[in-house]
Parts: sequence; C-alpha cells; structure tokens
Amino acid sequence: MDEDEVRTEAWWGRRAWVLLSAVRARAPLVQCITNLVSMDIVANALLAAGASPAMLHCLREVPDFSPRCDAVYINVGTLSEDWLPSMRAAASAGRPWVFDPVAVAASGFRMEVCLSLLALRPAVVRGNASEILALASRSDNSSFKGVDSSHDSSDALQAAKALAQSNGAVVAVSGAVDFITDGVQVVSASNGVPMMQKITATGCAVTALIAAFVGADPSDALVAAACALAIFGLAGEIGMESAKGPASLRMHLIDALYSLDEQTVTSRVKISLLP
Ligand SMILES: Nc1ncnc2c1ncn2[C@@H]1O[C@H](COP(=O)(O)OP(=O)(O)O)[C@@H](O)[C@H]1O
Ligand SMILES: Cc1ncsc1CCOP(=O)(O)O
Ligand SMILES: [Mg+2]
Repeated sequence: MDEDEVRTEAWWGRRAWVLLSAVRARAPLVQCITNLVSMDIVANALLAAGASPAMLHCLREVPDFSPRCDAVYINVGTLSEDWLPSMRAAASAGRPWVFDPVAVAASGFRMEVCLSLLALRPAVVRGNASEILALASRSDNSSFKGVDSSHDSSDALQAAKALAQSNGAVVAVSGAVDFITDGVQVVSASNGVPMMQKITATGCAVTALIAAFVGADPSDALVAAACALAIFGLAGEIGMESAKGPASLRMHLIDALYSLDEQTVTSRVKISLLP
C-alpha cells in the first residue's frame, strides 16, 4: 500500500491543511439557501475560511447563478413554501450540493420536503444525531425535539450508514464526536467543544463549511466533510481559549478559523478511520 493510502491521523491532518489551503486559494463560490437565523454566522464562517458566500434564494436567479457556483448549500431551518421551488431548482443545477435537514422531524410537511430534497442527490447530508435518526427512519414522531439534538452522535451511526447506503450521499452526524460515512467507511472527527452547542446555527455553519470544502475539491466528499468538521471543531477549541461564554466564543471561533496555520492544523486535527 502506498504510504499516502495509509490514513493515519497525520495523513488526515495533512489533508485537512491541503483542503483548507485550497479553499483559501480558490475562494469557492457557495450559494447558500439557508435559514434566517443562520445567515450571518454562515456567511461569516465561510468568509473567514476563505470561501465566497452568496445568500441568493430568488427562483428567478437560480438558472443564471447556481450553475456558476462551486457548490450549493441548502438548509431547511426556517422552512417556507415560498423558498421550496428555489431549493429544488438550485439542488438540480448540476453543481455539488450539501444538505442540512434542520429539525426534519418537526412536522410531516418538513419530513416530506426533506425526503424530496434527498432524492435530488446531495453530495453530503449533515445533521445532528436526532435529525439523522429521524431522516433515516422517515419518522416525524414527537420523541424528537426541535432544532437541537436529544441523542448522542454514536446513537445515529447505524442510521447514518443506512442513509448513506440507500441514498448514495456521504452522511455526517455531528456531536461530541462527529461521524462521517459513505455507507461503507466510517470516519470520526473529535475536535470541538461542548459550548459550540450554545451558539445558534453552529451546525448550519459547519454544513456550509462542508459545502465550501466540497466546492474547492469535489473529488472526495467523505474526506472533504471530515476535514471541514475537524477544522470547524478546531476553530472552536482555539476560540474557547479566549472565550467567556457563547457570544465571545462565536467571535473567537470565527477569528480562529481565519487564522489557522499549517502547524496548528496538522498537529491538532483529530480524524481517524474506524476499523
Ligand atoms: N459536545 C460537543 N463537544 C464538542 N463539539 C461539539 C459538541 N456538540 C456539538 N459539537 C460541534 O458543534 C458543531 C454543531 O454541531 P451540533 O450541535 O451537533 O449541530 P446542530 O447545531 O445542527 O444541532 C459541530 O461542529 C460539532 O462537532
Ligand atoms: C433556532 C433555529 N430555528 C430555526 S432554524 C434555527 C437554527 C438552527 O441552527 P443549528 O441547526 O445549527 O442549531
Ligand atoms: Mg442543525
């Protein structure tokens, strides 16, 4: 086996740095049709990482704009019937796209919408554990909460694998440990701090970062998703060194994302391929 094929933690650290550098060098254009709560942190996280965000959601603009993007990001957090045609059109524009099924179990309608978007073949689906469990089981029952998870990421690992197998997408479950799978391989990313759950839309922001990584290098969505999750978690760890609470963590996380250097990334990214 080629030395490069042995996916040690050091290999992942180098890949994470190469992909972050590709985002900085190429500034991938990411169309974000995302929820109203998340727009600010999504755009700022993408800019800090080196990508170029554009929050365009008018249906009339999709035919001109979406095909020009390096990646499309679709997030149903503040779902409205008005935006659905734009979501469907942007997802069908022929660009790699990444899906965040926020609160998929909140209603039968939201579940139906998410399943119909899933049929449009996202490259990556990223959700918290409750969202991935619900999506995989197609269940909108009331044991699921709203946008926050009531499960650990490990609870959703088998569901993530099943979803990836049935859908052909890479599926990422976030949490204390993030799991990323293509249905066969499973990778874990263990960066991050618990306080990230106390900032609204960090999940939305990391899904957008996955879209930026896929846009910069669409060749391997599993690697792109794992590296984006680890990089975002690492920015959270560094941000936490200066933060006093959620509001200052939000600021310091974005600053850390902007300032990450090679030594820090290669030595602190914690990704491994599970046996
Ligand atoms: N307990 C935790 N420890 C460390 N990082 C966490 C923890 N919970 C969530 N994260 C990180 O916070 C970000 C948002 O994940 P999560 O809270 O699961 O998504 P969502 O906001 O969609 O519910 C991810 O980068 C994830 O890795
Ligand atoms: C609070 C809220 N309500 C609708 S969307 C949203 C943001 C959800 O963000 P995240 O999924 O990253 O927690
Ligand atoms: Mg979420």
